[in-house]
Amino acid sequence: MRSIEDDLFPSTPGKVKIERTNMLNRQFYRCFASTSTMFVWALFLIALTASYLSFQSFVDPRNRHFAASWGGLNWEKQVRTSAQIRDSRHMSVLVTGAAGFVGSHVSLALKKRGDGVVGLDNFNDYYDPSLKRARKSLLNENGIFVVEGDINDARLLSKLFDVVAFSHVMHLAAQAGVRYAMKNPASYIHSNIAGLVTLLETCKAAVPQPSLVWASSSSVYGLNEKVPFSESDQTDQPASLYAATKKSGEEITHTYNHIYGLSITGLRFFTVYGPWGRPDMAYFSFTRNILQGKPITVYRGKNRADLARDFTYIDDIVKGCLGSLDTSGKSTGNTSPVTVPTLVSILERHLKVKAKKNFVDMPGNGDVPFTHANISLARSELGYKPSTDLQTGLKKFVKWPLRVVRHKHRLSLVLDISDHGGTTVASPAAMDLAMTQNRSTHMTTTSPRFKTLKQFQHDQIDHNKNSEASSRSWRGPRQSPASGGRP
Ligand SMILES: O=C(O)[C@H]1O[C@H](OP(=O)(O)OP(=O)(O)OC[C@H]2O[C@@H](n3ccc(=O)[nH]c3=O)[C@H](O)[C@@H]2O)[C@H](O)[C@@H](O)[C@@H]1O
Repeated sequence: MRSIEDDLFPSTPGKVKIERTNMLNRQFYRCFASTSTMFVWALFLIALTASYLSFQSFVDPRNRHFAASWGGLNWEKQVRTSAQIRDSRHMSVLVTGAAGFVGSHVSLALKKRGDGVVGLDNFNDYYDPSLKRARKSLLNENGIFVVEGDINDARLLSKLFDVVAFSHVMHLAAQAGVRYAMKNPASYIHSNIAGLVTLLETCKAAVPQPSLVWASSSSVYGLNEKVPFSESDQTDQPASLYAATKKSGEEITHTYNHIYGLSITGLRFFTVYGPWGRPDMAYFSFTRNILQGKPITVYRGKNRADLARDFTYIDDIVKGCLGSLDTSGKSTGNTSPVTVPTLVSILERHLKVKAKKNFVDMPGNGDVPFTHANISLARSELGYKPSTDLQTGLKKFVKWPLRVVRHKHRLSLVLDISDHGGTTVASPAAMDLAMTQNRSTHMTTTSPRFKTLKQFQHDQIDHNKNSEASSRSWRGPRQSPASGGRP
């Protein structure tokens, strides 16, 4: 494998992006003539709509900033091949920002040691994309497929997780650079906040949930004066929007760990430099200008004090990233209590049916207000590591009839347990499939042998009211004697 350190890094001048018009700051003047007033109001409405759409473009994860081409059998094959691991001891990693400076180095290092790697990058033009294309070629030569797409594209992310059950995500895609935030603040919200949340939502829903390692920044220490900076220091005084978005990312990832049990490790990188680096960074642009005999601008602080950075060489950062992936805990899922209304809303989402909720005071019948297990002893003594979160578990529960049928009857996708005295129950998804598969047969939603869970629940309520044995009651699948027979 060719080492990227062996390659010369190309000289690629940075680009300056055109500043976005801030529609919200537009002013309009009051007009007294009636037609003119209407005209001005119409203009105002158009401006308001445009402002809204412009705002949505960085908060709405479904909005794409560019047309990406992905999908298809050949594309899926490339993704799968790239994700192949050398043997079962290795991990399959989705690397976001793979065509970036740190992303390309980390991808190559992972691949070299036998891990499966799939890259994702939007190839934006914050700096010359030809450098990113050159890095991509290098990755391709080393068997790494880089998908061209944005972390805000929820459909693409979910497709990637459908094709490959990634065990890890190395999240390095971001809008980098401290000073550029003055020129293009929206790009920081788009990538570092909206994109991060879209990625976390995908990881949360994935089965199994991957462990995530991501790049925060030394800039979160902001105006901190205590040196050296350490993890326990305060980070509530960011000095730039970039720093503020990275700090927000730290808070956002905390909540995804807390609520959904996602294993997340944030790394605060300190001014990373090296071959294949970013042309917008000082060491790079200084080198270029010095070679071209051009002057360089060296900033100074208060009282002409020299500025200083704890510069970190790329190889050390790569070691840190790989070490973090290797030692990252497994996503544990349900380590936090979930409120009962949340349980209901998850069920509603999976069943695609709205529950009729009656909220009443808790009866004094022995119920307790909450439970929350401390599983640390079970973890250390038994190696117990629950890995299914409630979202995933309920999804599996709701799809249960469909799975059983797949196992028993390959051609029919609906569970038929009528020969055990029960009534067939099908989840809405199973019903859709049953209708598709059996369009020309007698099977329809009105057939008495096929019910959705919703219909089944209604029947159960009626059945319980009558409190008598009913031939329509559902007994569930056959149980082994050891498990106690009927549920
Ligand atoms: O540590 C980090 O987290 C951050 O490190 C760098 O940010 P920065 O340290 O500002 O790196 P440079 O842009 O290369 O600047 C290095 C130093 O050179 C100075 N500089 C920069 C540009 C210039 O023309 N002149 C100049 O003196 C800067 O003020 C700074 O003190 C990266 O650009 C960020 O993306 C990263 O997140």
